[in-house]
Amino acid sequence: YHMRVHDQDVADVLMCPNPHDYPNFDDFSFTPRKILHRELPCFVLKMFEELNFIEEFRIKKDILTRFILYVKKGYRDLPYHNWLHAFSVAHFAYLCLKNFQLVEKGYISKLEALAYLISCLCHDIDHRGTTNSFQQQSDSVLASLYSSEGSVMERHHLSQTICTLNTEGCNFLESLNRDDYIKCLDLIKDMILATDLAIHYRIHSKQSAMALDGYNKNNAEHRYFLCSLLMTCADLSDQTKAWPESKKVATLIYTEFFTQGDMEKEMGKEPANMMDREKASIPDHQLDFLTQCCICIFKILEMIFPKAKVLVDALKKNILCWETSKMVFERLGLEGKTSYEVLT
Ligand SMILES: Cc1nc2ccc(C(=O)NCC(C)C)cc2n2c(-c3cc(OC(C)(C)C)ccc3Cl)nnc12
Ligand SMILES: [Mg+2]
Ligand SMILES: [Zn+2]
Repeated sequence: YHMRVHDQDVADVLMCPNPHDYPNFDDFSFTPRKILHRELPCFVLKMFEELNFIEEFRIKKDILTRFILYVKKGYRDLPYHNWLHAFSVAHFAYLCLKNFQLVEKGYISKLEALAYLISCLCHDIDHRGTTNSFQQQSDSVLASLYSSEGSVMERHHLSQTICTLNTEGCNFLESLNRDDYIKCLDLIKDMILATDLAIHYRIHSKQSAMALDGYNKNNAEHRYFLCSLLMTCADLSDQTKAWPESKKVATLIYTEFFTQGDMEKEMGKEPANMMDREKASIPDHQLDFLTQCCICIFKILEMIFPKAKVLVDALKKNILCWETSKMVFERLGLEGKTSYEVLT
């Protein structure tokens, strides 16, 4: 496995000349997609330092840096499921750890916090811009590997994460004691698999019940539900940012969906409406997704962490914007434009 990351690349990140200063880096309103791309690796390092993980787990910065650079290389150049998505998801995890004081207030352990940040960074490694069902349909190698257990893509992201950790000079977790190391990998597995929409639908009602009963940190199931909720919130965090941001991200997601639809047509399959650039109504589908899926997840978060109200409010604002843009779409649509043309 040739060293695709050179020692000089690691040194460049470690010496990262004082990275651009973003005064609201710790706020939920901050949009991580605005950070200078070449500075992203040193901001990942900064988050590990800010959260005191380097000290707490005696992490060697050069090994962590090489791991970060390999993870970055592990992401493909796709419209949405790329390194910038991974970074923005990890940044949201950082915001939750800081703003909700997840460890300080005893909601989760330090080890769970470390696993949370790592899982967010790695949760979509080597994504191909296609869904789990497309893996089955196209009879992909990943489907043959994982379809018997389900969560095909997520099992691949997990496998890539473990392989990266086992790459020469990348295992920054080797400084953990044996029990913590095994526990950390176990947590990373649960957290990355939790980003499968199917798993989310399966546990959603139990997460809701947990929030209504009141979170109990001594209940192992509650901790699993909270970590899963924190993963899905991070994965959807673009939708809690200002309208221009969340609208732009939706466009990127549909670019991937429509490319998959085109491939399905070439395979002689009928794509789902949402994947068909001729049939999809983006505002309608986005409204469904935000009102049926997103807002419910963030409302559960708010029940546990009242400070998450700002996130629910931002989501509600974006839903309103989709309602408004729907009327614009309808008017322009009458002039024969597809919803994609109107949106971009
Ligand atoms: C703005 C926005 N619109 C979306 C509209 C539809 C879908 C979708 O997958 N529909 C189902 C079909 C394809 C079988 C996902 C959307 N989506 C996600 C997202 C969330 C994911 O999973 C968790 C985090 C567990 C919810 C997993 C993957 C993705 Cl791309 N992130 N942002 C979005
Ligand atoms: Mg994913
Ligand atoms: Zn993701």
